[in-house]
Amino acid sequence: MIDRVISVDEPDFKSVKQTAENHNILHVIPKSSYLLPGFTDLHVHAPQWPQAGLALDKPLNEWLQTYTFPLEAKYQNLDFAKKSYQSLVKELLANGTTTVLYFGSIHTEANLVLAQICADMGQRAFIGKVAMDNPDQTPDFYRDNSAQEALEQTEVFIQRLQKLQKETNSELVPVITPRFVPSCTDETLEGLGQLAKKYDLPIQSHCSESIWEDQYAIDRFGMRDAEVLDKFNLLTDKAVMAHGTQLSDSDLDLFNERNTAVAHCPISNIFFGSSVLPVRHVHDKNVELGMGTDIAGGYSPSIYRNIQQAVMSSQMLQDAGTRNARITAANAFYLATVGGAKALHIPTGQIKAGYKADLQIVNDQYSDVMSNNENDIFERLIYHTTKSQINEVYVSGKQVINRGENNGK
Ligand SMILES: Nc1nc2[nH]cnc2c(=O)[nH]1
Repeated sequence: MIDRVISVDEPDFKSVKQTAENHNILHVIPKSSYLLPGFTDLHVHAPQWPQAGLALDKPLNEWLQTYTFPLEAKYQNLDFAKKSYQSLVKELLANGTTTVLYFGSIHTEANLVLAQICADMGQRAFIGKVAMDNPDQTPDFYRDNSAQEALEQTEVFIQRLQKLQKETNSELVPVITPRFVPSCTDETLEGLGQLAKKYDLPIQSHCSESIWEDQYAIDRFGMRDAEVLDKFNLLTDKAVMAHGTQLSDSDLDLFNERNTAVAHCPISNIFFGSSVLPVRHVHDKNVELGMGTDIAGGYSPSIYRNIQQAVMSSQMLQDAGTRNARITAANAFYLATVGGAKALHIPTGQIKAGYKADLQIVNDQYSDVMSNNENDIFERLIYHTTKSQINEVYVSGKQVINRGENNGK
């Protein structure tokens, strides 16, 4: 945890610094490097990493049925799972992402492989076994065989992950994960709502991501997507719903009443969202928002890229006639740090006493040729940082990435 933030003009600054030096624990970051909070990625489909950037010109349902479900089905093979998940977790950490809310696949064992890798590499991970059992909307080769199986396997996963968490003393949390309303039978949605309550767990799903998904809920239930999730007790103060580009004002009121958060996935929304999420409006409706890459509906593992896209998309929304839609880089940075942390109820995302020491040390490449006032440096870091400039990453004070350059110790 961060114990204290001390500035040079405080009376004991010198003595605190000297004590750290004497104990050989003083870490001086190089000139033109900055300490930023680690990011929270609020929406990642871990098994989709091998198709990041592929087939994004297809509509959502075709992309799911033709590309995504066949890929996710491969995670029955644990060697395949291990190789893919090792690559993904390493990549996310290298991009400054210290906490992730993951969708796994339907396979309990492969999801535990992901959990073990997060524990080994030191990433804080919220992981869900995906539940999807509706034969109308899922293929024979990739679905839970029945509601009973979906619920039993979810419960087995919860218990085994909690055991692994204790054994490894790591930061792993199981998450109730109905894929989305179309993929699940009523029985599964009902049972998952009950499991969330029984174990007091977070919930994740997709809500109102596309016009297609919205219409599906109306056709099947005569209700809006958000109302269906609420009917099954899946909108709670521990729930995070991805996308929400089609949420109406009454849906947002419901989210506000339930204290449910939205994971904004700006790159993915360009391909599948049918529109731009009006971030400022959602926030004005008192609904918490975090940032998600939505790998692989979003092609980039970088939260920086998603912050940039969130700002650009908001500008286009404003240009297309929505008043007061534009957000700043600082607003989008808030989503990736404070917003995500609030959605998951964890003290991270701020460099402040009492918060977790989730940190990234980032090098400003252009300090010698560009302006160096505080705001300009901040914006430059947001727009120009790639993983090559992220020299060190820490999760709960433990170093998880060290690129070995410019360490300045
Ligand atoms: N973007 C996205 N939307 C979904 N809706 C249901 N499943 C998915 C998925 O894997 N990705």
